[in-house]
Amino acid sequence: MSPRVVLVGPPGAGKTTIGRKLAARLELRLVDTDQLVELQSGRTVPEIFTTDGEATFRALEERAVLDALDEDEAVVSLGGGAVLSERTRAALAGHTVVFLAVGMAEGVRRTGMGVGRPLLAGINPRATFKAMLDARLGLYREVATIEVVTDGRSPAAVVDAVLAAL
Ligand SMILES: Nc1ncnc2c1ncn2[C@@H]1O[C@H](COP(=O)(O)OP(=O)(O)OP(=O)(O)O)[C@@H](O)[C@H]1O
Ligand SMILES: O=C(O)C1=C[C@@H](O)[C@@H](O)[C@H](O)C1
Ligand SMILES: [Mg+2]
Repeated sequence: MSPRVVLVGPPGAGKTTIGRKLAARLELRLVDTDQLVELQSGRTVPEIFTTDGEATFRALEERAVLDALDEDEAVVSLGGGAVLSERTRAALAGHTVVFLAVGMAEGVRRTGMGVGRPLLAGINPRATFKAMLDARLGLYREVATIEVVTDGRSPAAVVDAVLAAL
């Protein structure tokens, strides 16, 4: 057995927001790997980035993703950069994976000034977001079995689109 659906996508795509609503509609639990990392390490994601750096966070995230993919009958939302790990991409094979896509303008708007998102907290979140999309778009598409565009759609409409695609 495995999670009913796994959500991937960049920061601001709505993995947590849509994951919560989708889980409620399907009467399943939501397992969010950012929250799992925080639970397992006893620290917040920004604290881990600040104290130990990104490599340490990615190692903790790999562990949390593998644990989340072991969960039955759950909706799983992955951290925005989880797909950077080749091990994680391999582990996603065979799962139902939804790529929640968001364009640069809307993604930057939704993530604001990057509060709570250490990688977007620099002086030019727009350029950072673009570099992130450039580096990751191919990886999201590589692991996804379904792609749902979220620009210009309310969270409720995105949930409906995901359910229709499932
Ligand atoms: N379809 C949508 N329309 C408008 N706003 C949205 C939509 N989806 C999410 N948002 C808003 O965008 C912000 C970011 O959403 P959320 O935290 O769910 O993204 P995320 O993909 O989990 O990001 P991260 O990778 O940083 O965890 C939130 O304020 C949320 O309310
Ligand atoms: O896009 C990313 O690399 C990240 C997204 C968030 O979900 C967190 O996992 C963290 O802030 C890093
Ligand atoms: Mg999230």
